[in-house]
Amino acid sequence: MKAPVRVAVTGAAGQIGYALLFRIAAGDMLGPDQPVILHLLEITPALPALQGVVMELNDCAFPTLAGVVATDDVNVAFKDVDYALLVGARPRGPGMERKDLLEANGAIFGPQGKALNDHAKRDVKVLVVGNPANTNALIAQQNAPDLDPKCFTAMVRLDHNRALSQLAEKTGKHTTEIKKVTIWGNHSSTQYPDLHHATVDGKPALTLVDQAWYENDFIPTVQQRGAAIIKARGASSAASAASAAIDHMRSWALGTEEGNWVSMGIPSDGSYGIAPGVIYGYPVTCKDGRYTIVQGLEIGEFSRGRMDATDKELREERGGVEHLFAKK
Ligand SMILES: NC(=O)C1=CN([C@@H]2O[C@H](COP(=O)(O)OP(=O)(O)OC[C@H]3O[C@@H](n4cnc5c(N)ncnc54)[C@H](O)[C@@H]3O)[C@@H](O)[C@H]2O)C=CC1
Ligand SMILES: O=C([O-])CC(=O)C(=O)O
Repeated sequence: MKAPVRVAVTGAAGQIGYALLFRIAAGDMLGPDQPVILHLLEITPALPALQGVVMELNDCAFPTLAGVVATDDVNVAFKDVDYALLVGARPRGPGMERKDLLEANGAIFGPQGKALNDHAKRDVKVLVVGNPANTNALIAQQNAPDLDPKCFTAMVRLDHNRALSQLAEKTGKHTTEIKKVTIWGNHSSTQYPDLHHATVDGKPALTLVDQAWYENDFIPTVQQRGAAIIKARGASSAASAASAAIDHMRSWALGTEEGNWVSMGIPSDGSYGIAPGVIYGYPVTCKDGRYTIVQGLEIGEFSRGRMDATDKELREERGGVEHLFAKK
């Protein structure tokens, strides 16, 4: 067994929290040889419910759970953490877009960014799940001037997994036979799920499906999947969101497989003509705890327009929250 690492999870008594904590504690995120100390943050009224979750975590007697800190103090929650999963935020209801949450949720991420800045490990890996995830990640990053901006990422892995699942179903193959799918841009209905570089069982995906299905069925289904879950369940996705969060962190920490990539919302460095600074979904490979944007992909006209549209939405969201950034 390695020495334990500290993993913070905010919104720990919420529905994603309940699907997430037990899997992290069981070693699904960082491996069966990596003990974790969970740091759980909740708002004060949710502390009794959180205590119940802690009791259940202890009752699992997980070999990889080395301790639990449960608190409503953000400075305690982020003290010396190696990983931080920022889940705590209000979910949307029927008829809302995720950016409608910016007002309610944006205010959470400035103070959390500052607390990470003041207390977390200098190479902390931060994943923002709370919506609108990309712009909330930007707010947190902009309140953490002493941390590397690349520490802050947002989750588009759920969209990536949804794309794998749709394409697998259509082609009659397993998701493990699908490689090089990309989610470009925002975790919103403007995201662009791109199959131009994807392969299914070694064959180019777009030679196996027709263009009309790709354009009129696949893309809108992936873009609208969150809303479809809300309609069906009466609550937003939770177990699949938790699973995607685990996938995102595991890829980042332990690396991506040879010959494949994953999608992560990361600070744009201007690659592929995207506005520098916005937290944009890119195809990345990961090694030694670092992510690298896949370069040199050919971008046709079809993709260009969609990549620019989701970039524009992110720039507009950024324009609306700049007052929440720390003064330089
Ligand atoms: N990026 C993605 O792919 C996805 C993002 N989400 C988002 O994740 C967020 C959480 O979703 P659920 O767990 O379903 O919501 P939930 O309402 O069940 O749980 C949220 C929890 O966060 C807590 N919380 C609120 N403010 C907090 C703060 N300042 N500090 C710590 N905890 C705080 C609440 O008390 C609550 O227990 C929502 O914003 C939702 O839209 C959900 C699915 C996918
Ligand atoms: O759609 C929502 O509000 C929750 C979410 O982000 C998703 O399921 O992708």
